[in-house]
Amino acid sequence: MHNDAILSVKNLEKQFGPGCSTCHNESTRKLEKNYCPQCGTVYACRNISFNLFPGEILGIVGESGSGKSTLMQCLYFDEAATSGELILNNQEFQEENVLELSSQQKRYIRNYHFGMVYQNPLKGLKMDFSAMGNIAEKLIAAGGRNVAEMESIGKTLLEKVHIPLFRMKEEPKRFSGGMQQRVQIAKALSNNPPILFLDEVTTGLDLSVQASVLDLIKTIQRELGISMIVVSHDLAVIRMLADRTLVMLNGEIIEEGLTDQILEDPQNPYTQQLVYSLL
Ligand SMILES: Nc1ncnc2c1ncn2[C@@H]1O[C@H](COP(=O)(O)OP(=O)(O)OP(=O)(O)O)[C@@H](O)[C@H]1O
Repeated sequence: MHNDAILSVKNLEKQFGPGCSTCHNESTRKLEKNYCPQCGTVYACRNISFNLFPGEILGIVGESGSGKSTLMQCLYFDEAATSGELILNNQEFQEENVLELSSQQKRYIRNYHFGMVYQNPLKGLKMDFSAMGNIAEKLIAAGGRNVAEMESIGKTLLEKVHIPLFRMKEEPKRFSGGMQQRVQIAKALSNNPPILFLDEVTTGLDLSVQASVLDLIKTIQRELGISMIVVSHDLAVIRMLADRTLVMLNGEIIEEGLTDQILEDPQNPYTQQLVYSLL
């Protein structure tokens, strides 16, 4: 692990399907696309390695199917990685590969160290709980027991994400898409995580709502100094948020660097295409 990194990923692989003699004998690196033409096994993440540093926003950009969401789901333990390492710079876990921990220990990491905002609010929110109830759920999972204290934290967070407090007892299914994403962000922040994952959080929202959610994310990052990994197919979103960017194609990282550098001087032909499409 890089000494200064808060999270390190080494050689992470995720395949869907058992593989066959063709793709087992051939290195999956040599596959032109991310699947084996013989048996159809999908190699969604191939040899992924990177570091996340304290207080930075790391962007992951790539076209649909390039493996971004699968990568994030492996990091948040929604999917089991096929192989590879995830190391957290945390005294509790030392240099342990947390991908190999028990499901109970992984739940503990999710509850205390990670926050996640999904593209689909249905995945991140309980639509039958109130906005406040959703935050309480996460706080209780992270050991919260004092109701007055949880309510006070909930109010502060809902105010931070601009949900009017007179609506805090309402169920998010009655909220607009932008409001639902803001409640998800409040919920994801409630356990004070050092690391926040955001997966396509503005996709499907109106442009003006997108802008306000992106602005909110940026403000929260500045105020709380937490590290974030932001996945998007949209380079404009990455340009607005990310300090550093990884570009994925067919399950592999094909380019990485400071976002400004990638935007000004893209090296890979695919990245060049992405950047030029912004002009
Ligand atoms: N449960 C699954 N079973 C089989 N293949 C899957 C599964 N989940 C994802 N894949 C495949 O893995 C590859 C990467 O998908 P992934 O959703 O990670 O891409 P993405 O870059 O996030 O794209 P999108 O933004 O459209 O979701 C795709 O080829 C996809 O079909």
